[in-house]
Amino acid sequence: MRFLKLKPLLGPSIKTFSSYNSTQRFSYITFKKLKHNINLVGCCQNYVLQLHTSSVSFKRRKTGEEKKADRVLEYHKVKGEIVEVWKDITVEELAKVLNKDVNYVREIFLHEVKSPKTVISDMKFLQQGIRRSGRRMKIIAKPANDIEVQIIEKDAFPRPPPSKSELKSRPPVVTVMGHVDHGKTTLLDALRHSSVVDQEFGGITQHIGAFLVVLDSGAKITFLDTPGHAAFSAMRARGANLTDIVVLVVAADDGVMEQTLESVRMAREAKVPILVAINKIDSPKADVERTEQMLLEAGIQIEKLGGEVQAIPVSALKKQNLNQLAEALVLQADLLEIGADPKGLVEAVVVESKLDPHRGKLCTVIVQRGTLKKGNILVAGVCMGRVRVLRNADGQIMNEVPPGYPTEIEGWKDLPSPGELVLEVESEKRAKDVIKVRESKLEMEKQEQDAVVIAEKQAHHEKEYRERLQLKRSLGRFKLRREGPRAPEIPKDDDPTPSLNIIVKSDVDGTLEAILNALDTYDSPECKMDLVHYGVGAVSENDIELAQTFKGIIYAFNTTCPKNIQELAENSGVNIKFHNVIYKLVDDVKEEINSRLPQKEQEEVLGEATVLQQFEINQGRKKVPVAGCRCVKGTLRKSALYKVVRNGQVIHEGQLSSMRHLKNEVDSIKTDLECGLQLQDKTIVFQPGDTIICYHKVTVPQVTSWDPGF
Ligand SMILES: Nc1nc2c(ncn2[C@@H]2O[C@H](COP(=O)(O)OP(=O)(O)OP(=O)(O)O)[C@@H](O)[C@H]2O)c(=O)[nH]1
Repeated sequence: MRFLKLKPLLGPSIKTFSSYNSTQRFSYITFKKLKHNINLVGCCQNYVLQLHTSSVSFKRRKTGEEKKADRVLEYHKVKGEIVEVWKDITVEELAKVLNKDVNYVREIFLHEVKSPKTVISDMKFLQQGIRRSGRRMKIIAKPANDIEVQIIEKDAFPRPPPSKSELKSRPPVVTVMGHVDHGKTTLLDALRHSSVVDQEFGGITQHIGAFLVVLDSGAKITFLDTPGHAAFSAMRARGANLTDIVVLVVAADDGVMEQTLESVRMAREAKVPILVAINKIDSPKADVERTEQMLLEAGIQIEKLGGEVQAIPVSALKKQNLNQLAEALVLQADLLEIGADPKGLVEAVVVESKLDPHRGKLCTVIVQRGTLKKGNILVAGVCMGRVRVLRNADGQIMNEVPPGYPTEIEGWKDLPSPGELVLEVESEKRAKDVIKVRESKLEMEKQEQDAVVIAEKQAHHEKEYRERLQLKRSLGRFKLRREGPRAPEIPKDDDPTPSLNIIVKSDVDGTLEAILNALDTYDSPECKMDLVHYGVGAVSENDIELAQTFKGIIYAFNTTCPKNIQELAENSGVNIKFHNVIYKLVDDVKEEINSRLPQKEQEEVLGEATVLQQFEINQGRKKVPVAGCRCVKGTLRKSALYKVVRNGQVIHEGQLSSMRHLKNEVDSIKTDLECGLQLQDKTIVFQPGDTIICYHKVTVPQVTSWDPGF
């Protein structure tokens, strides 16, 4: 049935019978009988008919080139060597992988990649290029480069976490947070029985301090004093989660305020348990219950109201319930089973650093692992130091500092930043090596950042330049467009004005612009010049098609044309001209224009004579004038054209009726000979001194007046 329906469409070409698989494509009609159905595959002009057991479809038949490309791809698919590549591989890296130079890589990408630093992020594009190189690709993770390997090998890193058996209990590290003026410093002051608050300018905490408080019970707690939330955030930003417990100070006379909520959010984000100190219970305005209610509303489920968070009402000023608060902290620390490994190389975190006029560069750290001693060599970021002196918050010298304890270190060569991880290394040489690789890493990162900034700037400038150029062109003679032909301007055979259509392909954008700028200066009306298409890269099939449609010439500047495209051009009668010097390309364009201009007539002087006097001779009844002349230049030919010039003005143009030398009629008169010349026009009266110019007309090729300034 299908056969009958298709027969009128396919006509008498249904001749061949065979038993090919029905999903294959054929360039001739084939059909076979499959049980009860007739299956047909075949072709109709440029379309391949595909008939499956259940459907009929037409597909555009692939061109010879496409088929050839398919075969090449198929070949490489099977035979190609596998190369390992990665996403965002650069042209330079790919050249290394392929063991070829950068130009080779540019070629396999048909010059669509520009510089060695160009990053290829389109994997399909990458695959096409690699296939063209006759290889197959395997995607792997980007391998570390030499410097990265060096960094990994030479840098210092914290040790893997200790086993549970290596852990010894340590003081918890507590951060006191809360709203402004709710009494954080006063509370810390009360806890360590010292008066920090009195030393502060205007009563506002100015810096981060860290100190150890030994409670009456003998339990130890390390406190960090934070000015607002900045330090806590800074620590976290550097990945230093020093804090084991947050004490949230809420003034009973003020309740939950903006920064209270902020503190809660931050503690939660850091997954640090909260303990609430409801402060200022001595204040006449204190309302503990209201504060508790507000805490509940803020999502803090306090124990008294059925939750798990301990909330202790205290008065920092009057030192009320401080023991209760301390015991609650110890209980919380016990629940957390806080422990650390006191052995091996020291690991610590910088809490604060400062420059002391007498003691030099100092930084407060809290030890996290190992036991810090005098003489230890430390690195922190790109700073190094040898421990000269260790002191506690009261200024007392410490011989050794175990995990969980804060200490101020003297002996740094540079000042490490808060949050920086401090690592002990084996020797000063090792410390120097670590600093060196870290500095190179920073330099690399900086270069990468700079490269991004530079690339952004370049892109910005490029965009601006293009916009300006576009504007310039839109005002100019050519309406140049980046892509595609201007369809309505296909040359018409009946248009008398000669025209030249060109396509320009160049290696890089810069050169292309230079060529286009030169062509933009074309302003001669005698021949139309149209830039049908231009672009960067090798000459492509599309260029050939455009050149064929628009009867144009392809100018390939500093770029190539694959062999198959050249063959296609030859078969299509398309002229591809290769150049690598711009003025030569322009000269070539000029020649093409000249060759299209019609030839023009030009006068060529053969000889010149001076009239000596006029004679009159009788011809029948009439008297006709004869110019008695001497040939002063060249040769006068009887059959040629003549001009009579008097006082610089041409008074007559015409032909001779007679040329005589002495009494004889002659065909020509040479220089210095005298002659009598009679014009066909007998009305012309000669005067002595008139110049008679003998000339003829010749056709000469025209030359364009276009001067692009080269
Ligand atoms: N009545 C009363 N006043 C207190 C109590 N605790 C602190 N204050 C007062 O509250 C004010 C602020 O105390 P600070 O300890 O400086 O408060 P802070 O939270 O550290 O303030 P910032 O450092 O600015 O964030 C001071 O005038 C303290 O004397 C308390 O328990 N009772």
